[in-house]
Amino acid sequence: MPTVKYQKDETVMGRWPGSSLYYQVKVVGFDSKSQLYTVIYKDGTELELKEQDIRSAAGFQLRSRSRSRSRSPGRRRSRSRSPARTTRRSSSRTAAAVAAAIFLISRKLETKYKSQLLCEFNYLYTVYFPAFQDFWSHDSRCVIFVSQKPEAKVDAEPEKNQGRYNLRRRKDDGDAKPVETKAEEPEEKEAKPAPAPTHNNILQCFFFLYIFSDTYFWLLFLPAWVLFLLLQVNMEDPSLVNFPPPLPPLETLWDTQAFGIVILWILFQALLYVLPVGKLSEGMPLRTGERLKYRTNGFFAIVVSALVAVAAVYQGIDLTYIHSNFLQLSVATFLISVLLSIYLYIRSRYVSADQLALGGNSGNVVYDFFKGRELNPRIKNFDLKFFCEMRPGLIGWCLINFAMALAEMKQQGLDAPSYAMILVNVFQLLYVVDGLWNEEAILTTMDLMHDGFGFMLAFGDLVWVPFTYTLQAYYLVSHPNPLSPLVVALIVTLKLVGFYIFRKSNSEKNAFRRNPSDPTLSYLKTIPTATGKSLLVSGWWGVVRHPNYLGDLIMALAWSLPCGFSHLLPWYYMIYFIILLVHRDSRDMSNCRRKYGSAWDEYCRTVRYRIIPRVY
Ligand SMILES: NC(=O)C1=CN([C@@H]2O[C@H](COP(=O)(O)OP(=O)(O)OC[C@H]3O[C@@H](n4cnc5c(N)ncnc54)[C@H](OP(=O)(O)O)[C@@H]3O)[C@@H](O)[C@H]2O)C=CC1
Ligand SMILES: CC(C)CCC[C@@H](C)[C@H]1CC=C2C3=C(CC[C@@]21C)[C@@]1(C)CC[C@H](O)C(C)(C)[C@@H]1CC3
Repeated sequence: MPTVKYQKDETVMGRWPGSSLYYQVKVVGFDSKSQLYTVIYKDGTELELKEQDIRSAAGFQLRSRSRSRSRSPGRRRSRSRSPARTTRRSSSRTAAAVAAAIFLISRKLETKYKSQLLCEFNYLYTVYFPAFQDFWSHDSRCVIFVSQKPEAKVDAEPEKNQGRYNLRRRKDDGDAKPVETKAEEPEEKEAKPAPAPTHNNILQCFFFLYIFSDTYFWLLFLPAWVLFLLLQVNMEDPSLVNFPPPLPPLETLWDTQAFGIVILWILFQALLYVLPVGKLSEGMPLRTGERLKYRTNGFFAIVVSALVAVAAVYQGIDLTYIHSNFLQLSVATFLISVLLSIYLYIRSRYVSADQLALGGNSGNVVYDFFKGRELNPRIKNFDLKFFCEMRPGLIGWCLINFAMALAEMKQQGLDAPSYAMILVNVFQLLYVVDGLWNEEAILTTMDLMHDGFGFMLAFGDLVWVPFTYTLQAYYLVSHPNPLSPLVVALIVTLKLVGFYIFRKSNSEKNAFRRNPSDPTLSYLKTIPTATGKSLLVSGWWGVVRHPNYLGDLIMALAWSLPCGFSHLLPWYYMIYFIILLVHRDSRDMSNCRRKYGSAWDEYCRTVRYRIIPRVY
């Protein structure tokens, strides 16, 4: 390409569709007819951009440095007219912006804007964050991105973001059809003055800062919260107002035997995982086009674990040890999750860029440690993320529930567990066994496909799941709740309805993602997208945008009901789960909108509700 401005293989900054954000891209071609450059982003997305939407990478950084040195008002004025200037402001205004933001936020919170604030927060976190990370790794000063309206408003005005770019399918996406290209909008004039920072921009800046400082909060809060719950569940009358709950002496929290037991449990699960039993399943294609293989023998692992647990009971091993040493076991597991996260962080420093997840590579050590940098950390074929998510914690959850049933019998002098305990045990066992039976389906979930493996997931998988998801069973040990057969029947029906929705919708999406031309799915309507993948728009995924969450929530309700209404604690899972799923839904919405652009907007217009039909 001798006569064009940007050369093939040159690294430049390319504007992201529908925003004023620039990312590093590589030029892969130029079409002299359409005068469009084909560029490829770091995540493998290919786009066609106009020359105006490309900047030279060197110029981009140079301008940023020279701007920060200058104090002359005249120069400041002229710089504000430069097109690159429209993307960010220097750090000199940050303090004022933050002060203003704090003021505005406190004012906003008292007014009708609460939901807008939440939208913006979520939007920033999921959509702008990668851009901020890019900037963060080049320049440690704080910036304000002067941007277009938050995407939260795209729902109402989707056309605004359409048509400016000619989105093309990725090379590795088979022979799916490219999407339609819409008529081009007139381009912004280069000399147009940069817009002044708006209300939203200032809020955005504040939230960038907030999110970073937030990580420290979450790092401390999550373990403290688990401790709080475990101390509560031991109390006769658990309540949020028992704050702070009586703390046991610090030295009693550490128990070497408990630590040894947790290590043995993890090694036992690791052994079952590496045994050459069961299927080798392929994961979804990575950015490089590669597909990793996973040993999906989870069902085998839980069956063997159950046999070992029953054999242990018959051998006279007292599993109620788990109940009486719950705190010590959780502290030991927490320590292991921290050690694992440190290991994960260190090893992630040595892997290549294409092995990193998109969201955990900010350059901020604490944030990256928390969120996780590496997408699929592996020791040879041993996939650490997959293993931790599907084995020690998940199977441990069932083992703990079983131990709680034994503890209930012991404590209350029963010959058999109570109905409530049986329901909780059977329901949750069914959930876990189903997850392990359909283990392959986990390969199409967000955690496996997009999230890095860091403290959040390591702690979530190893500590959060086994030690907080078992609270209902733990609660029932010392808080009996007799149930009539009619109530049992109603709760069982509810669970089955939830399970049906959950399983059917997850299987439908999994089958479709694995083989879009599966003849058994040919009756489903789909929307093609620019990436070559299509979106289901009928069947379960045509009812709401996350039917699987709906089923999961109904099941969560059925898990809490057996514990009655005397305390809030057994309802904790239900409350946490609503928050988790609503947050995951918004995170997924933003990711999908970024991935699929106008096709996603069309999907959202067709399928209007997110989780609960006609409600939310
Ligand atoms: N018990 C627990 O603690 C938790 C349980 N869960 C459960 O785990 C399961 C997985 O959840 P999660 O990973 O959050 O989300 P999903 O399994 O719903 O995965 C979301 C992805 O599905 C794809 N997708 C979305 N809409 C469509 C559509 N219309 N057609 C085709 N594909 C679509 C998109 O990925 P792409 O297009 O890239 O394929 C999207 O990113 C759920 O059942 C959830 O309830 C989740 C979290 C915690
Ligand atoms: C510590 C944080 C506040 C929250 C951490 C979240 C994690 C505990 C969850 C994220 C996604 C999960 C899934 C399951 C367990 C909980 C975590 C790890 C899952 C394995 C449970 C069993 C299901 O059948 C499933 C669909 C396989 C689930 C997948 C997602």
